[in-house]
Amino acid sequence: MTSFRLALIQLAVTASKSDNLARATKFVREAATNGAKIVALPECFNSPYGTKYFPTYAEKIPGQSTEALSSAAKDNNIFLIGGSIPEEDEGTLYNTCMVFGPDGHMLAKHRKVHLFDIDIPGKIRFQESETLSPGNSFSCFDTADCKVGVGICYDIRFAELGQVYADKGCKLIVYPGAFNMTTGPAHWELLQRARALDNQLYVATVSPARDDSAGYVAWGHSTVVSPWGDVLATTDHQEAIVYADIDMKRVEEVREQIPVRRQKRKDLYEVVSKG
Ligand SMILES: NC(=O)CC(=O)C(=O)O
Repeated sequence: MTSFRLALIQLAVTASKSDNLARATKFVREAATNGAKIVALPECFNSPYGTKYFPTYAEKIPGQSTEALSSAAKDNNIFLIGGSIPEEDEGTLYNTCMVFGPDGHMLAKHRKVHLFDIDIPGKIRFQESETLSPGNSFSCFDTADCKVGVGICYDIRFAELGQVYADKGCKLIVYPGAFNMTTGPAHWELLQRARALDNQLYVATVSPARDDSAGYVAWGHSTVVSPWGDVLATTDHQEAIVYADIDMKRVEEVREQIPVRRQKRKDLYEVVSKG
């Protein structure tokens, strides 16, 4: 089989972790019932997004969220990309995405590699490094259809990470993310289309739904982009499930038609993976 259905759950995240887990579980079931084989949740799906919240909501892996995600993957016989949660490990906090296979086993644990430290005067200042530490590894997993790479939000700004995943054989990269009302309209779709075109693969981003009363207001617009750079499926900012049928043949077609991956001048430049 070369095609499968991908579902992105643009969850309305609240301050109640148990409510977030219950609602995520319900939407995962709905997506699987509608034929999705890979389902993804947003960044910080079980906690509000903000440095002051991370220590309070952080949990160990395995823990409450691990168990809920593992059961949701197994009960619905799907691959589940579990957005991200604030993780605590030996006193250090990370922004971490867990991926589970259809048997409920954890296949990957991606700790956000690039921390979101920005300062746009008069608009937004956010310093994840006030409470979080970065991860130090790449995270891919295999399905029957393709290898999938995982990044979290700010990771999408780093073209090299996308290229490393493409070089490792990934044909889909999924970025749970939560861009905001300044960078979202300016860069969210542009970056996604850029990473898809750079590497001639599918790219998906999964945001929380927008909550205008939150300290950090997410842009929403969870989206799937094709290897040609087309937006295949998207939504606005409300809670929603975005579905896209992913055809692996399209990756090969585009790579054959415009063979930039074979035409790189490795005698002049190269991206080297150290992980
Ligand atoms: N929240 C993020 O990690 C990234 C983001 O909002 C941006 O890059 O813009």
